[in-house]
Amino acid sequence: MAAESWRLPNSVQQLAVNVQEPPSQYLLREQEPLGWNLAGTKMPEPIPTIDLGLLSASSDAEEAAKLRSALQNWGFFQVSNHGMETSLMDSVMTASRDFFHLPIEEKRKYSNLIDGKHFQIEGYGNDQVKTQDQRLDWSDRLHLKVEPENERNLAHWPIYPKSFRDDLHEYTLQSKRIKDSILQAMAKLLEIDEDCLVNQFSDKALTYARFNYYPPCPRPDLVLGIKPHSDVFVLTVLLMDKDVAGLQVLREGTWYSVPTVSNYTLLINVGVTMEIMTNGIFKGPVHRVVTNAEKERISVAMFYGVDPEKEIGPIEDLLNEEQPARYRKMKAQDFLIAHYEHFTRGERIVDSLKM
Ligand SMILES: O=C(O)CCC(=O)C(=O)O
Ligand SMILES: [Fe+2]
Repeated sequence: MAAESWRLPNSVQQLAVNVQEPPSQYLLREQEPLGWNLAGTKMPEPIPTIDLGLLSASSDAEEAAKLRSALQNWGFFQVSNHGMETSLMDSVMTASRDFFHLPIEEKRKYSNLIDGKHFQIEGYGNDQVKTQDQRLDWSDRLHLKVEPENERNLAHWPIYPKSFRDDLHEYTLQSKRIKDSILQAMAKLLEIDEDCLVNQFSDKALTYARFNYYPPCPRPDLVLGIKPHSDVFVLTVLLMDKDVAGLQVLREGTWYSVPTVSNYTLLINVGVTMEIMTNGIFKGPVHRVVTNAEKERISVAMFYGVDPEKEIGPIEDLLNEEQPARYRKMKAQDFLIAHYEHFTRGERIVDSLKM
């Protein structure tokens, strides 16, 4: 390839050790479309916490109403009583932290750059850097396909820490069960068949686990951990750092800071594929992550997508003469590729599918 000396090391963690000031590629630009103030506003109410046990077992009206209001107001909610062992959640967090604390030479074995240059979705590193003026995020990640199970590429799965693979396997099973219960509750709210959303996921449906690492950043006033985006898949199950906040959600032009939680709830958010499937009834919220001057932060996101060969579009049962389709259909695979193109430019693909 031609001279590309503008490319930075594929590890922000490594960069953070070596620089006093973040390089210009990481700094907010003059015409930042979604604002300069990274401080974030306190939420006017806590993010609703839904008791998943109650919601699933008895179609509890109060929990269902909370879910509806959370989906309408935020696109985000927390679930408690989800049945995942707290020890498993702790192990996954610890294994993630231990992985990111390994020497760079060890992490590089899982690099998302083939031969140090060709980007692939899976592996350790950060976003694909396509252009010199692309604004970069102050985070590293390990991105792994966990489902379909027979498509796992174990070459990307760390062998250290030793518990990593087993923990991730178990976490994948538990998280999937939680995601299915949530999808059933959402289908009930939509007054469609209870399994209609669950049935969108065949045995070829994709699940990615993404371990996010945000090193301390010397300029949290000028640098984002992850730029504004909506998650591309159907639903995201997020395990957040118990001690360090950073996630912010955009609502009516204001960025609200999501506080940390210490009681083992999981944060759920709607992705844009769900927005399309529900014909815009449930919206994929725009969110971003800010950095912290002193502390590192970790989060683990499970992204639930459909079979990449499947066409995504509004679910027929939700359409009628008064509610015609508002989004064009598109093959999930093409949608994913287009999403990443948009993401690097800070745009939302779903807006270009509106009819
Ligand atoms: O770190 C977080 O809290 C959120 C991460 C996120 O938005 C993502 O991985 O898509
Ligand atoms: Fe996200």
